[in-house]
Amino acid sequence: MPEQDFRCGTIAIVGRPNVGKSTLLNHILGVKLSITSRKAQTTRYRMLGIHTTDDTQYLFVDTPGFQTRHINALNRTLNKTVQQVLAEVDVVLFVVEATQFGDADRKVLALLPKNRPVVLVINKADKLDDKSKLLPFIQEIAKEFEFTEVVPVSAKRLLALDELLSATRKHLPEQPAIYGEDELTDRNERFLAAEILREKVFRLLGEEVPYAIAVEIEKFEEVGALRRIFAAIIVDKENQKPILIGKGGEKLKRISTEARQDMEKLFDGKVYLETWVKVRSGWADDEHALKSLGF
Ligand SMILES: Nc1nc2c(ncn2[C@@H]2O[C@H](COP(=O)(O)OP(=O)(O)OP(=O)(O)O)[C@@H](O)[C@H]2O)c(=O)[nH]1
Repeated sequence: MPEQDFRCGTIAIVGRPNVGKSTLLNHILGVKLSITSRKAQTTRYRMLGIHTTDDTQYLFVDTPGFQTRHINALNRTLNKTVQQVLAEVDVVLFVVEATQFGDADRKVLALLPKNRPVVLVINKADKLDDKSKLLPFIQEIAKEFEFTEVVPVSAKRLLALDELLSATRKHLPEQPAIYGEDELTDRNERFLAAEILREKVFRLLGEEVPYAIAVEIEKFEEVGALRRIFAAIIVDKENQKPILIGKGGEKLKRISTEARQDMEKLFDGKVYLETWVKVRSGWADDEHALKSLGF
């Protein structure tokens, strides 16, 4: 492959919560790095996933779901992050769910850059009972924005992901790969440990816990092949603490055990994990506190 034919560039995946952005990224990467959950807004950080083929290196920047329900400092920060990411990337993938297009999607659409190629990705195509609904649906959305391409996919069933990658590739600059072939993410293990723990809290507490939780890794040590991780789960209000801890500490224990098992798989080594819950009142409303947590 002559060097000038190689392409490498950045891609942002945007869309309202729950359209399947994380699932899409995970299945393209083939590794569970980004965090998925039924609960909206679990992806809060920018995450770079890297997919390298013979002729292309795709650098994926996963962005937080655009929040429309609650307005506070956390959500203002999230929305700012989306626009900053979009201003920087080579191509934007705007993900919607097959035949569902509403105000939440429109709010994200309003953030899309006019000077960047935007691919409309229609996810969950597997859920379409009647395929003839697809074309009018595409036409309806295309009235509101000039997309460079439209690709229907199913992130979950791995349908048409190759088509999506070729549509994306066209818009990446010709340049050699920036990262080594084996690199999956530029995020370090400390960050990934925090993401895994946060995902477990969302999964195991379901609707009981509000979206305002964060994880702080207070210590991350490597002793030979063992990783020793000390993590605080930060909640907004005192009365959320017992929900997280559970009767006799059983909830927190389960969260920690499952998080530890996932970390051991991802890091391919033994993990000792200690977790506790801290209350930091109003953290989701305080821009300074957000900065200290890495937002
Ligand atoms: N049927 C079907 N379900 C899907 C597909 N892709 C994702 N889902 C489901 O949709 C839900 C949300 O998926 P996520 O990948 O977490 O969505 P997201 O857009 O990253 O959500 P946020 O992180 O909240 O912004 C999960 O239950 C997925 O299993 C698909 O192609 N088909």
